[in-house]
Amino acid sequence: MSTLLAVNDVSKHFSMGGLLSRRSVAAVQDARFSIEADKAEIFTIIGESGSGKTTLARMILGLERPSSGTIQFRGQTVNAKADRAARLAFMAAVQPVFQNPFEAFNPLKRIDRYLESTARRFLKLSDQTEIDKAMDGALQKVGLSLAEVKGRFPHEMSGGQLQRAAIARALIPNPPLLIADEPVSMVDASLRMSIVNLLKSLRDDLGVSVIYITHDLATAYYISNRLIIMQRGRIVEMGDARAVLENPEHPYSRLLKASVLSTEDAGAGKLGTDPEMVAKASRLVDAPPGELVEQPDGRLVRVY
Ligand SMILES: Nc1ncnc2c1ncn2[C@@H]1O[C@H](COP(=O)(O)OP(=O)(O)OP(=O)(O)O)[C@@H](O)[C@H]1O
Repeated sequence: MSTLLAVNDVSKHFSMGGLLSRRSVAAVQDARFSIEADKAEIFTIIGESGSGKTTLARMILGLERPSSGTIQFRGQTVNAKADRAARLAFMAAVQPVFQNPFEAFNPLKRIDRYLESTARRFLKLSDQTEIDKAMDGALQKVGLSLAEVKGRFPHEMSGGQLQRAAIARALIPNPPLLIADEPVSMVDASLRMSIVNLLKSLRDDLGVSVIYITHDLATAYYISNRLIIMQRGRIVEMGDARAVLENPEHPYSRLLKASVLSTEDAGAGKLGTDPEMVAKASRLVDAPPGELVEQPDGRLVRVY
């Protein structure tokens, strides 16, 4: 089995503050996981706000350089400074889907223009009929069509439709991997499940793997094959999504699950739960980090 993506002990530190008050923020610490090439899956990264999800995603996309460790895609190290051809090939294969589709599109630019420039850039197409065919093909995959989208501006579509169009744009180069950072959190609740189901069908019908970043345990449970739970930059638990979410073992994973059950604003990424549990999980952050240890069911849990 060949490896599509390998994240090898990756850390990212940011320097903050002025000359005299400089401090370092450990956004991601020693992240390690891999995704296989011939087994499409939805691999979910869960954690509350500030746990390092986006930083990890940006490193996988080559937008941020790890402070230590390496990320390899199809055996090649992801390198923001690679030559243009290598960078373009990588960008075609690992496509992002962002949180807010209204920010992903320029409000003054017609949506099909975005899709067209993606087709020109990554598929090297110049013939209009071929470009239209590639755009329509990608739009059909997300339940839209070129006829519906052509000539329309972002504000002329719903958030759900626009997120579909953003996913269609990402699909144009036929990528094996999508990195979807909170793709449903800005979409109306009534349309959210249709986007979640779309990600599922991309995996099942097109064989596309998705790194799904969220703080929403319910959708994570529904679509993920495997997941990792991150607490302040560290993976605290990793394994089969249902096993972990049904029976979380790390105190922070338990806290996350309990907070979802006890609050209504889990969708906002906030934790509001039993103060004792919060204190217990927070104390773990200051304790020296234990190892990730494999459990009998195959999951990894950080010793605490
Ligand atoms: N460019 C940066 N400079 C300094 N600190 C940063 C930078 N980017 C992220 N951080 C810090 O790194 C930590 C992790 O942030 P990150 O955005 O990765 O978390 P997140 O889990 O994606 O949060 P959210 O769900 O709010 O997007 C936070 O403490 C954040 O303030």
